[in-house]
Amino acid sequence: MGEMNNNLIGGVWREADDVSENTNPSDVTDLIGLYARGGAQDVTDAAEAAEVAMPAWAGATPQLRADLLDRVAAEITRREDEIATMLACEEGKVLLEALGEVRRAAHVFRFFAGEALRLTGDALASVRPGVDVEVTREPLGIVGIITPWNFPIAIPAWKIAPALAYGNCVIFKPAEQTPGSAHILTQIIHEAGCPAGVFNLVMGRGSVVGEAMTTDPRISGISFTGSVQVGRQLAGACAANMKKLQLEMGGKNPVIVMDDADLETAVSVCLNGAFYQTGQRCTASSRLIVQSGIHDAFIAELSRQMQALKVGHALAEGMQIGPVAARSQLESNLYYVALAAEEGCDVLGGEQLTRDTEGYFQAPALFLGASNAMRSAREEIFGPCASVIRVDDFEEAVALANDTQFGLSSGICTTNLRYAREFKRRSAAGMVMLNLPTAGVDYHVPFGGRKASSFGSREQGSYAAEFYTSVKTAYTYAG
Ligand SMILES: NC(=O)C1=CN([C@@H]2O[C@H](COP(=O)(O)OP(=O)(O)OC[C@H]3O[C@@H](n4cnc5c(N)ncnc54)[C@H](OP(=O)(O)O)[C@@H]3O)[C@@H](O)[C@H]2O)C=CC1
Ligand SMILES: O=C(O)CCC(=O)C(=O)O
Repeated sequence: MGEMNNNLIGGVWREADDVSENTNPSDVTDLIGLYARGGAQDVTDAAEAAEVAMPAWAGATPQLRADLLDRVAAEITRREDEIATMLACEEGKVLLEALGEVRRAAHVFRFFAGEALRLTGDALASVRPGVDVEVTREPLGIVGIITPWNFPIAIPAWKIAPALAYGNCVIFKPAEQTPGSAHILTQIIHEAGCPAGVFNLVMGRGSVVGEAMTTDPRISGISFTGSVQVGRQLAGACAANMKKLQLEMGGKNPVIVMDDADLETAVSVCLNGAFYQTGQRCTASSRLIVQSGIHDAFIAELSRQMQALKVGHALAEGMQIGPVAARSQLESNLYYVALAAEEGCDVLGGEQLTRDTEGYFQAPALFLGASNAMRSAREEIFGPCASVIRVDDFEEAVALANDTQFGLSSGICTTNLRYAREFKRRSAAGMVMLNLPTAGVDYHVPFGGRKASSFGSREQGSYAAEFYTSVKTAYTYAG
């Protein structure tokens, strides 16, 4: 067990009066460590330190920022096994998935090292004679970054890296459930030579630290990933305090399987999208909308492969699905499994599993014979569960795919170019996948959705500049 009872504020590690326990969902008797539970004063102090650091960092050359991000990327890569092990232990994703996530975080830092050098502006002719117009992007200011437990290093990376690349100072509040990866990332950024006050870690309760972030006048914007409920609260608070806001929240992502789909591709797309990472992805495929002609063959093969998935301790050799990340999440998943049965589905799997260790293990589940009107098919579960909805044709499939409060990602499995093209145009989602899983996105292109899934500008890729910079229009009259 480790003692990580400290936050990083103004370049100094500060012990907190209170701690939270970081436990392993694969084995609840394994206490990974005790982590700092900071409070509102820590946010105030971090904002004060960031305010002091801000002018120099905003004025630093892009080379200096790029070099810092490069060093962070290199160190993440050097420590990838250690970080992946921490991530697998505290979040519960299997080691290979954890390693993939750590590598993604390193790629993100490397990508934004380059972006620091590529930030562009516009020069335009004025409508008035003798006047030049320039449009430039300046740092937004001090940003609050609030992240969830399901991608404890990749999501922080894709918020922190652009924030630093574009000259902002950061106050980072990771999920209490997964402080270990956040603490290591903070060490790495600090030890890579990030100036004091530019990057601050404030671990603590979401309600306390989040509230302090939304009310501190020095913080210009908040980037959040998590539940719709907390996202809505933040939207109200940020509007009241005139703060820029970027939200990434839930999904109920559909995959349409057309009769003409390649069966093997469709099964592998849905197996991955619905069940990998224990279904704990906002991009998970939770509604499988299957055309009648392929329905039975598709379900037979998907069920066979689903039931063969190896569920167990995240560090055990050959495991494909780790535990659910927390007891409360497992209880919620089991509630939805029971609800789907009550609503008339034929439920396959979904039961709690026992293994050698005391963890939150659950069998992946299919809710067969679902309708899109059922609560189990409309509400985000965030577990290894997918509703299967049978349809007659493409039109019905597209209508159901779009009939949701969410709009993050969507997919279609088809060999018909016309269906693929039509779906790409008509899907009411921010990301559309053709013969690919709805989850598992690239790190260099925009990420985000529509409706209740997202709010504000896109994350990742060069589109991240939209949130982390503020546009300035300068007029010059040279006489
Ligand atoms: N889009 C996504 O990727 C994710 C979606 N979810 C959805 O949310 C459900 C619940 O998960 P949960 O972890 O509780 O998600 P939350 O939205 O509660 O947590 C996400 C982050 O927000 C923080 N937070 C909590 N309350 C506040 C607040 N009032 N103000 C500011 N920040 C706050 C949390 O801190 P703390 O950890 O201290 O509570 C955490 O850092 C899941 O079942 C899933 O449906 C969850 C995670 C990721
Ligand atoms: O699917 C992905 O690659 C990213 C998913 C994600 O960001 C999330 O679940 O929060």
